[in-house]
Amino acid sequence: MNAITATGVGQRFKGRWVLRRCSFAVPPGRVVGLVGPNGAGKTTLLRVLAGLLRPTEGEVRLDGRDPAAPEGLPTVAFLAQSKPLYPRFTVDDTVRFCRELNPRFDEPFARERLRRLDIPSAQRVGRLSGGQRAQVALTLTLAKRARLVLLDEPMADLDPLGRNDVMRDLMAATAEHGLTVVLSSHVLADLEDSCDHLVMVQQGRVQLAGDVDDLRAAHLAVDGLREHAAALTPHTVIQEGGSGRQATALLRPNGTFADPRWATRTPSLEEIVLAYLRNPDAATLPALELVTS
Ligand SMILES: Nc1ncnc2c1ncn2[C@@H]1O[C@H](COP(=O)(O)OP(=O)(O)OP(=O)(O)O)[C@@H](O)[C@H]1O
Repeated sequence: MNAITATGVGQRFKGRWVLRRCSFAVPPGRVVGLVGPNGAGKTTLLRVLAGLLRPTEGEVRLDGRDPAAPEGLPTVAFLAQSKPLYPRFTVDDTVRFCRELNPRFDEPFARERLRRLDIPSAQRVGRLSGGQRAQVALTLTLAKRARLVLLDEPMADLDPLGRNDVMRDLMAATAEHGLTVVLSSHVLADLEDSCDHLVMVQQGRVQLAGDVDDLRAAHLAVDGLREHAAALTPHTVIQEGGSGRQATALLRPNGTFADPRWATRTPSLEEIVLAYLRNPDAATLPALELVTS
């Protein structure tokens, strides 16, 4: 059973559609990168998945269950972009508070992770640095031991080492506990090595969704001379670039692309995401066929 199934999800605020016809599925045990430009609808989608918003249309199922139904709640842990914590509590108070509220809370894990990150347990949360606060909030979220962890820009306040730690811990948590993680981020390089699944939202639509290896295999980066561009036309060109006579393109080949005048290679995840970001209209191309795969 899929960890997440979204079918035709739409969200309207005051008569304006912010999400529309969003459909995708995520198998369990994945680390999912949720990407898209500012205002695309990523936070709204996370809030729908968390059961905090009931979608205006369509439906979401988590492990086959409705997240907005009372029995759906324990399966989901959501960390909002604002990373809400009580500033006057010490780190230690905060851990104890979570343990009191939630019988599933994994206190040994939380204390060990905070110790490893050198976060002083006697310090008031309000006196921690922004990055330390983000790590405390993330630790508490992971310690809930939910089946699905939804993180809204968890790494925005972290330095490169902190981001690296977080990605390593998220991958370890999926491997050890079989949970599924969805994290939104604008830092594509962080996602490249750690995410095995991608959901890309643009203008409220899911433009691309699927296994990262499948998405990479479905695209081709090509380099050649502009005068040979006719060879590209049978294929779906997501983005063209280059300068002067030199041309580069990111394609979704329709069948085999085999023209010896063009050098070809498998693109990185970052190249694919950037190409789609630069070409929002690619949503209307057959890329949509990938969405429910
Ligand atoms: N409660 C709300 N009422 C009205 N409009 C809203 C509400 N929440 C979000 N929106 C609008 O929905 C759109 C998508 O917002 P959302 O926060 O989901 O985008 P995002 O992709 O997370 O953006 P960012 O990358 O900047 O965080 C925005 O235009 C925003 O103004």
